[in-house]
Amino acid sequence: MRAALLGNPNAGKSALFNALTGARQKIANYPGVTVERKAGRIELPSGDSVELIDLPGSYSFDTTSPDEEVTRKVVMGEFPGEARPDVLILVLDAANLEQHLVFAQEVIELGLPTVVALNMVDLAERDGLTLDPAALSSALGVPVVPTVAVRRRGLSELITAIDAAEHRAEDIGHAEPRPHITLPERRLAASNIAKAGILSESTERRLHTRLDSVLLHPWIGPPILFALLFIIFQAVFAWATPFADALDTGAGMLSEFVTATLPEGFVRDLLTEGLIAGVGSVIVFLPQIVILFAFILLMESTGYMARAAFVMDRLMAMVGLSGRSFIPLLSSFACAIPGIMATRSIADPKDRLTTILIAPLMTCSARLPVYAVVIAAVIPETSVGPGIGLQGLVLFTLYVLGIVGAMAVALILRSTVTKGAASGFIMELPRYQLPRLQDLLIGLWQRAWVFLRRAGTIIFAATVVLWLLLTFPKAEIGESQLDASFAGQISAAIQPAFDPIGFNQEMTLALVPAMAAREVAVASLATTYAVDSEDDAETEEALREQIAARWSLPTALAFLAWFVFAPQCISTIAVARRETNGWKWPIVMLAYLFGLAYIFAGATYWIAVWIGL
Ligand SMILES: Nc1nc2c(ncn2[C@@H]2O[C@H](COP(=O)(O)OP(=O)(O)OP(=O)(O)O)[C@@H](O)[C@H]2O)c(=O)[nH]1
Ligand SMILES: [Mg+2]
Repeated sequence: MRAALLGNPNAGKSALFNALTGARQKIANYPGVTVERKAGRIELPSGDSVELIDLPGSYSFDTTSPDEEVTRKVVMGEFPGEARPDVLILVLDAANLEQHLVFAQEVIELGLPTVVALNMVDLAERDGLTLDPAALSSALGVPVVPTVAVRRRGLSELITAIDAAEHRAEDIGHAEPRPHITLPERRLAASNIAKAGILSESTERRLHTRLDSVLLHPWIGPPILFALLFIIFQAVFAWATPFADALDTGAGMLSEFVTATLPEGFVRDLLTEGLIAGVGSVIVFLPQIVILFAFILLMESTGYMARAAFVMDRLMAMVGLSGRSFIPLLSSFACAIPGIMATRSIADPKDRLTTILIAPLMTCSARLPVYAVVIAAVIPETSVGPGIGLQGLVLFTLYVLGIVGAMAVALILRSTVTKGAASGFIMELPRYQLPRLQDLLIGLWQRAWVFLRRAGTIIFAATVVLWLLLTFPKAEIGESQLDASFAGQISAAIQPAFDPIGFNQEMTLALVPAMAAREVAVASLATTYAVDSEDDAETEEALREQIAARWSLPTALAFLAWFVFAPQCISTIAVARRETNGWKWPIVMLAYLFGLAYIFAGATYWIAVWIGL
């Protein structure tokens, strides 16, 4: 049998799905997190097993956005290759009952066996609401089970109710077709049903209202947001440094150990120059990635992220985007792929396309290793004010450049190809919550694992291929290995295109495998320098030191500017193709991003040379 979880966005459907099936779907404290259907399995006490489906949140079956469309199709049995669910599990937010009861009426009227999970009763209690599930159940005509998904409360009762609903399934006939009910009528009904279900209500929401009046204030809100972002980028450098240094030292020691134990030759060189230098140079950025995500996860779980979207709404409106685009764009700071997928919650097709096209300009975490290694190499570790490090400031600036670039592009797109009026902001604000340590740790672990898995797969493979291309054919006496190698020949062929913007040959070479993933640029530089180094001691040096010794400041800055814009990630292009159903827009995206990267890198280089850096 099949059961589907549905309800308004941010009701806790995915949290419930995870609790019931043991899955680890992403949950976060803002609407629009789930944009696809996800299936899992639960066992009933009767021994039957149920296929449970987690669906994107929905406000209505009269849908316009692509994610709500998925929910409607699955529930109506129109989803290709999928039978209609036998039981619906309607998830309601107990603390926002009235809003959630609007869609609930549509669901219950379908006449399918339905069980209500009255979720977040803990928050309702915190807000001073006392609920009466029995009264709610008789008002709605379906069983109601109070739950707290994140604390696994009410799960067994819910399972029992699902089991019972299945058995009821057989004797439910087809519901009478209903006359069309208007939204105001539904709202009125929702209000009445909520009144029946709520026994008493006290006003303890005051603290949160006061917090909102500060954080959402048109003048105070934006500086708070920027200050917070600023602190994050300072922390990425300041806190990570000891850990990153320790990892660097570890890699150096490992390389020394391999050099001392293995006989000279192919295997030893592959290990030290390819794997330890190449892959190791990326892994040392794990602490920075973890710190960045710790902040992001904190902002997501407390409910601040949705406020940030609200604060940004005015700014976004100025460039013709809606606040709806904020969450997809924000997800793109982790990676443009989930970011582009999250645009499914944007109903307006032009709004959505614009957001897809600018998502790659948000600084994804794959750029962090590139930025961090170059900044650590060429920007001095000085402070420019009390507690403000220059390195963190430069990093912050690069992130801001990406955002400013994205806004500028959005403005241009919205007044040309994706012309149209910006739609208003319709996201509801989630409640403030204290983050749960366990969720935070799981989230961090998942992020770290994604990063390490990339290091072990794409980056590993690209590095080995590159090392082979760099090592063969062997150089004659007096000739440099880089020039003699296949890789050297390839980069020499494309070098003329990059001479005008100040790139050296190693940089040009790094751009080729970096198409697979941006971090590979770092691995590529490290491997190139390791192969190119004179002796073992130099091979073991950290990439940062090699760059510091070899690159001029204008060259290094040009490289940073390139990576702010360059679309170097095949997977992003592939996702853009899938989400826009064709090659037209991904090609537009590639062309404009490469164009911008080239222009900005060149401008940076020449301005830096001109002012004598
Ligand atoms: N306190 C409390 N928090 C909950 C409960 N259930 C879910 N949450 C939190 O509510 C937020 C939203 O949960 P999700 O499971 O992502 O919500 P969803 O319904 O899947 O949302 P969409 O995928 O956006 O439709 C998360 O921050 C959860 O940790 C609950 O019973 N009590
Ligand atoms: Mg969800």
